[in-house]
Amino acid sequence: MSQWVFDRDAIRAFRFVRCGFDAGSGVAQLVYGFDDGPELVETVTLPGAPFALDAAREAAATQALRLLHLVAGVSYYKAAVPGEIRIDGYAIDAATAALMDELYLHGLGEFAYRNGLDLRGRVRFPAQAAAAAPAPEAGLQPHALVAIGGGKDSLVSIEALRALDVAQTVTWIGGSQLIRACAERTGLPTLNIGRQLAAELFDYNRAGAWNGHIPVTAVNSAIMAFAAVVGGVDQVVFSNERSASYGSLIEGTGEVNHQWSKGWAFERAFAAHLRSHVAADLRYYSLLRPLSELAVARQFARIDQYDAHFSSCNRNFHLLGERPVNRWCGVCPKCHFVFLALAPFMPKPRLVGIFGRNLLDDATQVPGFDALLEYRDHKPFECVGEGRESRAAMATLAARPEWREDAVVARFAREIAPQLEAGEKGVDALLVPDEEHGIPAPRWERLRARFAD
Ligand SMILES: CC(=O)N[C@H]1[C@@H](OP(=O)(O)OP(=O)(O)OC[C@H]2O[C@@H](n3ccc(=O)[nH]c3=O)[C@H](O)[C@@H]2O)O[C@H](CO)[C@@H](O)[C@@H]1O[C@H](C)C(=O)N[C@@H](C)C(=O)N[C@@H](CCC(=O)O)C(=O)O
Ligand SMILES: Nc1ncnc2c1ncn2[C@@H]1O[C@H](COP(=O)(O)OP(=O)(O)OP(=O)(O)O)[C@@H](O)[C@H]1O
Repeated sequence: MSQWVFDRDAIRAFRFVRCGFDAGSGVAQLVYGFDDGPELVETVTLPGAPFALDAAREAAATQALRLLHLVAGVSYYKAAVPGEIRIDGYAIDAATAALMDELYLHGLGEFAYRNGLDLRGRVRFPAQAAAAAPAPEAGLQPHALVAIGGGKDSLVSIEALRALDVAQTVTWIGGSQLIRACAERTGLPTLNIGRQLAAELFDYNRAGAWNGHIPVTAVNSAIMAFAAVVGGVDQVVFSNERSASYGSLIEGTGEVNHQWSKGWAFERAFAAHLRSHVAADLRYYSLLRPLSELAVARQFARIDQYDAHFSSCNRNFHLLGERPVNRWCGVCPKCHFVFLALAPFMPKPRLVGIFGRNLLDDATQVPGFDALLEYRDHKPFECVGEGRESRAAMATLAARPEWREDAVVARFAREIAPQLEAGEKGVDALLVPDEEHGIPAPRWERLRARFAD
């Protein structure tokens, strides 16, 4: 066989080669390839093996694994975005193909925009099976696998579930020590799932592959759904807030959402697909969907046992490379936003103590905050709140004696606040929980009061 060389522009097809799970070792293999090139093997390792699955759970696990195979393929497909997608070992129905078309199109929205690509009409999953019969129940037991990301959001969910006496296992994917520290700090049962990308992806990146953001929350969601079925539990809980459904408005392009797979459209579609195609008794939902980022920040300010452990700065989470000293780089959009969102709800010394400095008293940071405010720039491609949330938080600080003289706040009060309507200057309206969410009704009945206050 002649030596196959990765050539992004010559590749014709992306292949879902096969997937398999060894219940004895807990290792799942997800295998992909381009044309007749080498196999790209991603592995996901579930702790707790060996697993003994009865027939119902085995069938659900096969469906969950195939769904994970399809979702996780996005990391490799993006390297060449060829016009043809082939699925070798199994066939999917039209509903599954439609879900994947949506995920790849919107989840790669930022990737496509930054690379000047148009994926509309290009992403076409082949539907070659008749509509699947509705999935039966898999005998899953009441228990929540709660995703933890090391930041404030998942900690708010974990503490809310604890207050409701919901049995939960704090679950994360990958080897982050920061997430482990937060997970251990909860004192709850933990589950750390291993994930190893195919090493060839990094070779392809060096050889000129297309590269950029992928919908990582969808990948984590599919891994957790698979783990829930194998582990025999009935809920996967994420902490994606309402604000994640809104993207950046780009002149001439429209809306591009960096966090599309954290949004409500993905949650609703993925949850329904798990029930119809994997197991009728599997629930997937975000506990924070009713809340804005500011409302989540208000909840987080009421908990202080994670102050010395958590971080929302994504620079902690690179697979390779340097991490920020003291967990907060202090210059990225997430550091800017989280500082600003917590400031109205936390005593100033506590907040400055968490970050190790006052980001709002540093004039060099004005352009970063302007982007959050959608002032002369668009909202950054990051997991940050809506522009109106940032403007309301900043206006609130501008009215507080302890903040109003800080450089960024004072400049906001001088230049931007006079252009705002009165209704844009308060946070109260943004703290009201929304009723659009997928939280099971009895749980929401008990949560509503906690989140409204
Ligand atoms: C940590 C981080 O923000 N990484 C983003 C960064 O990647 P970089 O090259 O600087 O470092 P690595 O993360 O180590 O990635 C190395 C390469 O591997 C590719 N890759 C990684 C994970 C994966 O699941 N699939 C992959 O193909 C990656 O593309 C690199 O080539 O920039 C990349 C390009 O923009 C981003 O794709 C990296 O984002 C990670 C996938 C990641 O985990 N990011 C989360 C911190 C994140 O962005 N979360 C979102 C959630 C929104 C969503 O689900 O879409 C958020 O907080 O907004
Ligand atoms: N490595 C991971 N394993 C499992 N779930 C994760 C991982 N990283 C992030 N998540 C989950 O993905 C969702 C979005 O992540 P996000 O970073 O917004 O949340 P967070 O880390 O809890 O809070 P923050 O917004 O402050 O960073 C959350 O539910 C989070 O728990």
